[in-house]
Amino acid sequence: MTDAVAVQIKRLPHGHGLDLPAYATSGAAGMDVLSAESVTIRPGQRHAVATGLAVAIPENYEIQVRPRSGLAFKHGITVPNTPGTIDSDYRGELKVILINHGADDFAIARGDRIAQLVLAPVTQAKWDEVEELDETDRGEGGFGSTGGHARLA
Ligand SMILES: O=c1ccn([C@H]2C[C@H](O)[C@@H](COP(=O)(O)OP(=O)(O)OP(=O)(O)O)O2)c(=O)[nH]1
Ligand SMILES: [Mg+2]
Repeated sequence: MTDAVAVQIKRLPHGHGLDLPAYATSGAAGMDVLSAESVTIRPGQRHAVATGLAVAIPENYEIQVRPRSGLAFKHGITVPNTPGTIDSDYRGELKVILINHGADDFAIARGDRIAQLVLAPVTQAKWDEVEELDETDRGEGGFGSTGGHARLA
């Protein structure tokens, strides 16, 4: 791992007493983030789960909010906007939108690890508007133009 990037984090009143998001193993890409509330998400429902945290991400970085595969596989709990985008200029509460695609109610307790946060570099683009784009082998082909899901010969 290269040197870690410092990210300011602030516990909101309802975030006190909870562990900060943390990497579960030394090589983990994401920090598991905890719920600051107890809530039950019914099948088909969504909820923006409070984390009790606010952050100030350095410019040229974002935090991506990604699902945990165990929750997705075992319970059908995922992040509908994955990867959620936390902008570097956002100072509000970090929330994790979860949706229950499973058949059963899903109960979240305060302190449960509900998602993971990945710090990622961001490069902003600036448009270079032109009349004609360069030609390529692919051209306008897309959306399966190179073949279906079968293996290439
Ligand atoms: O899963 C998420 C996604 C977003 N946010 C916060 C941080 C982010 O910086 C802000 C705006 O997110 P986004 O740009 O995805 O939402 P929008 O619908 O475009 O809202 P806005 O008009 O506020 O940008 O909301 C979260 O807390 N959790
Ligand atoms: Mg936005």
